[in-house]
Amino acid sequence: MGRTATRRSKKINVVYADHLKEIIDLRRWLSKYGWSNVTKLKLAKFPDTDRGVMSSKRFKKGDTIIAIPLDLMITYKTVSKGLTEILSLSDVSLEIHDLLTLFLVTERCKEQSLWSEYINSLPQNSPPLPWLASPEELNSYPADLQIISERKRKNLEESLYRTKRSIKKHPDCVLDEDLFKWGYVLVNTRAVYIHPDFVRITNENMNDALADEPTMALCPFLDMFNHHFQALTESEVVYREGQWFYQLKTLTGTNKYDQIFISYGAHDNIKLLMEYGFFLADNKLDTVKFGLEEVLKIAGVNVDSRQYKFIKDHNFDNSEDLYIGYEGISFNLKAVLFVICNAEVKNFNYVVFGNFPDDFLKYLPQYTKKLLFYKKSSF
Ligand SMILES: C[S@@+](CC[C@H](N)C(=O)[O-])C[C@H]1O[C@@H](n2cnc3c(N)ncnc32)[C@H](O)[C@@H]1O
Repeated sequence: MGRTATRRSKKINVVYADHLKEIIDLRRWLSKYGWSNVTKLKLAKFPDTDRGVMSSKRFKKGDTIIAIPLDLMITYKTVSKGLTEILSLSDVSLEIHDLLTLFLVTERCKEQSLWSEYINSLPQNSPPLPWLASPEELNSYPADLQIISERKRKNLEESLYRTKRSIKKHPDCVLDEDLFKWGYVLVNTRAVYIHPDFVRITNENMNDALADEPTMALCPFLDMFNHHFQALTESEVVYREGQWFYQLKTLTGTNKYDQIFISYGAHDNIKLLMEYGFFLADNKLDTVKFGLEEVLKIAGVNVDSRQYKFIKDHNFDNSEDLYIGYEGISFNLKAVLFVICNAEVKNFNYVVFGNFPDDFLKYLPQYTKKLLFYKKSSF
């Protein structure tokens, strides 16, 4: 079989990606700077997820899947050294996301960069995030997605504005808005969490005026793992044989040739779609969220000031917490439904933080159905 051979694993066709020039170069570059692929990781294109990671090795619970030398990561230390020509970090107040974006973009613009093998291995276009769509398309989204889209676009615009204002000298391409957008989105979809103490102990310039904690970092190859809500891995920074490594351990084990997933967090499908540009058909963490006004409309009731105050005082109107999930109705939604449907009850605290009455619980499946039908019909 040639380099483009496909393999049938659990009836799934995967196409290896290790023969591609950008991946050969990436692997060479990683090994030149101290990465050894002892766990036989391979990159492949999977039908459901596109490019991801697999191994010809089986992992047991607790095994290390990958360990990347810290020197190969783009951390605050890397950017604070690499950006000195174009900005003075002690004079500006940028966030770590801004700095990683600026670093990626400036390195991509250079004819020769120490990071070009890494940058060439990245998707050359942004993933299809819904909030990057045209204003006409955004107008056709459901209201909740429009609100998130607006917030995300505003964050991107503010990052670009802060960054442009801070640059004292720059190659022209750094101000290219599409390129900045590419870098910003890639940082958002690929950065890993690193404890700021590790960044501090390895960086003498930590007095710089960073506007937030340097908890984001880019990690070549480790950023090739796709997400699954059931994946359980643990990341840690370890010191071995005179070198720091960022490593991932599996807490479940994986089979040979299966795609190896990590979890990007306990995200429902809206979060996955808006942050990463995909969703999972069987996502058990998925929820259907409601706003207080929507719940009132569906229930067809008006509330008096005492009911409204109770809901507000306990933050029960936060739409992040008003949802129906695989496990049923959330506590906050249950509390809101009880309060809005029982104006005559004197002491809401007693019921909501005690026991809901049986006759209310009996009708809960009906309320749930009504809420879900309404939501479905509103699309
Ligand atoms: C950290 S990267 C993972 C590697 C990426 N697939 C690649 O080829 O570079 C995150 C991006 O991968 C894709 N992704 C991750 N998990 C996925 C999944 N379960 N299904 C589909 N796409 C996924 C999304 O485009 C996401 O923005």
